[in-house]
Amino acid sequence: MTQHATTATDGSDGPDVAHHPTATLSGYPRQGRDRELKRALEAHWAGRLDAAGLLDVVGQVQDQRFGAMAAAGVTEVPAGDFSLYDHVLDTAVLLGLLPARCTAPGLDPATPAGRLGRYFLAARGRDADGHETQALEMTKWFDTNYHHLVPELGPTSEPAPDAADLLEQVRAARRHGLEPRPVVVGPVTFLRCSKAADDAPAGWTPDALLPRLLPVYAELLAVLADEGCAWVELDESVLVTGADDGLAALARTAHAHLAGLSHRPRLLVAGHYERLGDAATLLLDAGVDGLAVDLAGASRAEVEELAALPGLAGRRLVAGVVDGRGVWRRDLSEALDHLEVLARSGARVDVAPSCSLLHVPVDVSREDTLDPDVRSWLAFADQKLEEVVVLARGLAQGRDAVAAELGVSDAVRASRLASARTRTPAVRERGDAVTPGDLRRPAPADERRALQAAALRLPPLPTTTIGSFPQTPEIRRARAAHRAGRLDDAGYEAAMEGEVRRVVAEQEEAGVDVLVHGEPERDDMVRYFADRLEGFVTPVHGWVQSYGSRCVRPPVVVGDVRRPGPMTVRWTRFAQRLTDAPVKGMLTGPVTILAWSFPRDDEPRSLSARQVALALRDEVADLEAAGTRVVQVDEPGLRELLPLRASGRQEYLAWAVDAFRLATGGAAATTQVHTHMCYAEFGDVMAAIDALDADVISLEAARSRMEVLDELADEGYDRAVGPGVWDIHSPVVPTADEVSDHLARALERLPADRLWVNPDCGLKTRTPEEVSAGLTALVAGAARARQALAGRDGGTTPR
Ligand code: MET
Ligand SMILES: [Zn+2]
Repeated sequence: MTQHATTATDGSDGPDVAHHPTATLSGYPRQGRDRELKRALEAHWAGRLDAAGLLDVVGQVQDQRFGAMAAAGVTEVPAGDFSLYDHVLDTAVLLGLLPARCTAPGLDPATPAGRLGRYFLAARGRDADGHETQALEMTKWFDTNYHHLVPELGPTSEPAPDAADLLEQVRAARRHGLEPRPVVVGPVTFLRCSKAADDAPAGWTPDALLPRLLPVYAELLAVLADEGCAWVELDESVLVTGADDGLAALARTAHAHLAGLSHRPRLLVAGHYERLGDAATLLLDAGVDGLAVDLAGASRAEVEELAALPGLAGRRLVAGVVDGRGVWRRDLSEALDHLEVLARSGARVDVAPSCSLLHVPVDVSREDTLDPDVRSWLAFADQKLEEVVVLARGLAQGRDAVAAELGVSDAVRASRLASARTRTPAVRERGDAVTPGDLRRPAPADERRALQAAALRLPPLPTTTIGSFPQTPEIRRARAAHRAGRLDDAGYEAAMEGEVRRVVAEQEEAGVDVLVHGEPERDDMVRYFADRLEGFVTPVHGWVQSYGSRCVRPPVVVGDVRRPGPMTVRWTRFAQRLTDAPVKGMLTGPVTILAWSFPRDDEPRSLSARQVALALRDEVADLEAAGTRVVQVDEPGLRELLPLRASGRQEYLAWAVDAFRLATGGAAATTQVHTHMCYAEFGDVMAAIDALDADVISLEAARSRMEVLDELADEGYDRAVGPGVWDIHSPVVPTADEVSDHLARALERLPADRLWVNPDCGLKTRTPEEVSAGLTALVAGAARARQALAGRDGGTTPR
């Protein structure tokens, strides 16, 4: 055991050692300032960069990351937060819990290439050498827009420690003269982020693996102690969900066990994305040495409540007073206020962002195309580090020591409050004037159905698609040339029109009933609208990791939202003029626009949702005026903003449903309103889906084999549904038989006059060849099912 390691018993150095507050963090963005890691990963996967080349880039990105932390003045830094793909997958490696199918093909974990090979097999289903297997499933990381891989566990899983990658990060931090604090997903969160492997017995849950997992964590803690780590951070964010009693019992067992070990670093247990609530007491009682808590958006009362927690005195409290996943500058005076309250509890308070900075872009100072006022209000990862450093100094040395920084922070706050960009009186007045009547369509659903049937004259089991067609290289090239000024507006529009023409002709030829224009003009279904609405900005370098090497650039809601003019009408009208079949107007819904943007922090999201909804309501009216008879308002993000704690859910669903209904409620009874959802398990939000009162809903269903229809029926949903019959996440195109099989299964659950035929989601990720084959199968499968129906009716209903 080295001299750093401790055998902590009471979690303090004793009352005689004065605590000096410092700044720290749980995680920093991983992709590099210019997404160097993304590029290197993709080159590696494509066979253009070998393992050594990839690890070189990792070294450079680590230099950047640790360099930025050091430059900000942070000395105790996370190690283990960096990841080549995902930190939950890293934890599975650390615990020796990769599925056998990823370790089997003779990949030698003692060589870098072998280690990378099995890692990417698990992450993506293929490595750089062409081995293939089924990748791990992916799902949302809490209520963030980051997605983690889902480890597969079973009663025969045999965890074993493998700390090589973690130790490499620890040593890299040391090489930069920094004090590493390993950050590892804790045992309870790891189990709850995993699923039972397919071959596990029915009813077996990963919780059952805890007894076998704890000795492995114990070994890892001993290794880290031997490595000289004074502290280790266990991320137990699952505890903020306040879920079931089983969770509390699991956490008590796990942390009492780990705290009771004699050879280990001190234990800091973190709960991010929400308050820890009762779990804080549970952890303190279990004997952990410190807590890292998320205090983003906390009121002074909440902070006082935390400070009053029995057992806090003498322990370490890493106070997440700077919002780690929002993009706004912190009001430093208020944060310091909160820190002072916490310090009076006798806890050894340090200052940090509320969660890993993985969820925010790197550096706002690069955003030289942003309005300087707006830029001065924003803080990305590097600015957040500066903030926590200032706050730690203020807490250690008193307010006078940071008077200048507090002054700047006050000025920023005042500028934002006073700015015309944040409040638009006309928008406020319109929002205030919304009445319950505005949320209701002009006629009830059954009347609308009859009117729409008469107006649209569609065959039974109508076919349609979800909106996007492949974003071909030609489309991307035209967009890039336009952006770079090499192609003028007219040239760009002509290119997009050509694409719309092609897509409409393809659908007509295939025999699709309700057409789309294909969305070639949108590279992103949210940013397209954000770019056309006042109140949003999109930082040029604002990339954040969504999963693996995939990054997104979310817009920021800066102020009140207003639509200066039509956003989509031109394209829908153009497409409609090419055909007699109805063309759907395609809009992204208010909830999804907000779910995939950085929200403002000076107003509740519900206010922005209402403003976006009013803008979309006007767009719907303009589409109708241009002759559109079918409008689709996509809400794939509806499930995503669902609060982690059950207590907040009802309020959320109420405003979310209202926003959708406000966006669509003005549509004429004859206008058919569709909505679309995908990605998620919808079980928790079925009632809300029903309450949207859309005429038709298309849902991802191909993989779940139509189970979603049962859930809808249980909710009493009685309008039309298009359960996806084509899994567009797979390159495998269904046959007409498979489509008609899906439809037969759907018809067991749904009357024929309520069933639509469509893919699971948009076609933008598929190739043109797959799309053309898929459309043909879709239409042929629908025709077959129609024939079967006609036969059935012929048998029972004499004509
Ligand atoms: C993630 S849902 C996507 C819906 C959109 N209309 C599309 O087809 O791409
Ligand atoms: Zn979708």
